[in-house]
Amino acid sequence: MTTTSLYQRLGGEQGIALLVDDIVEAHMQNPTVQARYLPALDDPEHLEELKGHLRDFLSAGSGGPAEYRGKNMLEAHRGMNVGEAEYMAVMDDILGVLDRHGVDPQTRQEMLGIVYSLKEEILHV
Ligand code: HEM
Repeated sequence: MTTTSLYQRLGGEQGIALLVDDIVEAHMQNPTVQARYLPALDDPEHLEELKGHLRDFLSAGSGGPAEYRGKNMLEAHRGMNVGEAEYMAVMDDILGVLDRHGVDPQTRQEMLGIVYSLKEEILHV
């Protein structure tokens, strides 16, 4: 059992910023979900805001100092009718990026648990 916070193990604000850049990039490249994210490329300000929300969500949710000011998960995904395959694809992207960044297996498991726990608020809403 480790005693460092999840936030610290993700590399703090700097580590999280690098993770978010690569997770968004992975979604843009992933044929299963890219259509959801590619429109954000046409609006750089919106893309930056989205990344900022993702950084703050990760920081706040892992024990870091950020305050998340975006929509809650239900509101953010309402009306998208996200399917199982898309949910799996997003989880795979996140875990793949954590792996590539050298995040240890226990920490990846912890992230998997958190991401999976949000399913009810995101899937088919
Ligand atoms: C797996 C866990 C997920 C988490 C933690 C998550 C988290 C978030 C967060 C924090 C936002 C920003 C909300 C805001 O700006 O107010 C967001 C927006 C969004 N999410 Fe998710 N999400 C997840 C899964 C998914 C899935 C499976 C899809 C569909 C493939 C998806 C598609 C989107 C889209 C399209 C947006 C809006 C993007 C934009 O503003 O351009 N998300 N999500």
